[in-house]
Amino acid sequence: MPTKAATMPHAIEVSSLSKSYADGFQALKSVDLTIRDGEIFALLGPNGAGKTTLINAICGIVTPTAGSITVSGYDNQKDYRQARALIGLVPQELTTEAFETVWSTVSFSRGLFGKPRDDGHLERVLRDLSLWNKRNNKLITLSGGMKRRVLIAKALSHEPRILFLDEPTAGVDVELRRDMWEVVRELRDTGVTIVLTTHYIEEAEQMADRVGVINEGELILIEEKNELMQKLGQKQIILDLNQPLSAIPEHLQDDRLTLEANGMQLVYTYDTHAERTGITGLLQQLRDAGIHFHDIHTKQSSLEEIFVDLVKRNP
Ligand SMILES: Nc1ncnc2c1ncn2[C@@H]1O[C@H](COP(=O)(O)OP(=O)(O)OP(=O)(O)O)[C@@H](O)[C@H]1O
Repeated sequence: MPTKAATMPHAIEVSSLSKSYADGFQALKSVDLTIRDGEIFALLGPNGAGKTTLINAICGIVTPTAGSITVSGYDNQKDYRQARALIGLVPQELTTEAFETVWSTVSFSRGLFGKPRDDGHLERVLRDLSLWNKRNNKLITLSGGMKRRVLIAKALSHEPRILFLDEPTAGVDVELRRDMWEVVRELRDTGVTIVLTTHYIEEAEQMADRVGVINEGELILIEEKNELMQKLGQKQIILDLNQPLSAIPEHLQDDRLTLEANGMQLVYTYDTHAERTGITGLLQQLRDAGIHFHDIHTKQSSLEEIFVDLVKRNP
């Protein structure tokens, strides 16, 4: 009997998950994580943080030392087959069967999950990934980017409800990255839950509904992307001056104010959530000091800055 909960279960429920490898290295330290149905979740972390270990544990490739994992309510050890059938995994490594054709490798993958033949589904997948006209090519004749698309096609061959992409765009060019993002968004629109790991903060920023940051085996933060950016983000006001300044006038000196672009820009950094941003006062003081500007723009700190800051604070 599946251990399915009576209420609608979450796509993934990870609880108190730890993993120590045979050499004693502890790659995951009591990780708790819920992935909601239908979301795009980005797992960010530096090299060796434990991203792949976590994904592989969920997919049943790595055996946890402690803790539990359910996939749509199915325990990924007790109900392994049901849990695994719901998952598609696009691995980090480019391992493909060099002399197989695109079509046969993808249809073989579907067969592995005991799914009946469905050429229509495979055709749709290959067309969506712009691989249809390469379907009879041997994998060895494909470019690296195309091979990566084949890995995605394989992972989608058995119509999974949850797709894991481990560093999907590592080493691919900008165009292919955009295409992949597009494919991922389209999948999400069909209700597929997506979990991706990435070093590219830009990827998380563009794609994710929620972001988790993992560092040295610990999940140090899980947050809605927008809230994360708001909560931790600082904003800057950039004033383009009419006349360059050689220095900030004495009475205007403030840690938050810097002179940049060879004296042509004044940059004021403030916390969006501070009770008083000090903007009104600053503009008044500039006017009083006879400093005029011809343009004003704002800049919000990126997820990258937030991430670097977080990892630094949790060494
Ligand atoms: N089979 C193994 N035996 C021992 N240690 C391992 C094994 N596999 C991974 N590790 C270690 O566990 C830690 C986490 O590795 P993991 O591959 O999960 O990191 P990652 O966050 O995916 O890194 P990257 O971004 O570099 O892919 C690393 O220190 C790694 O060396």
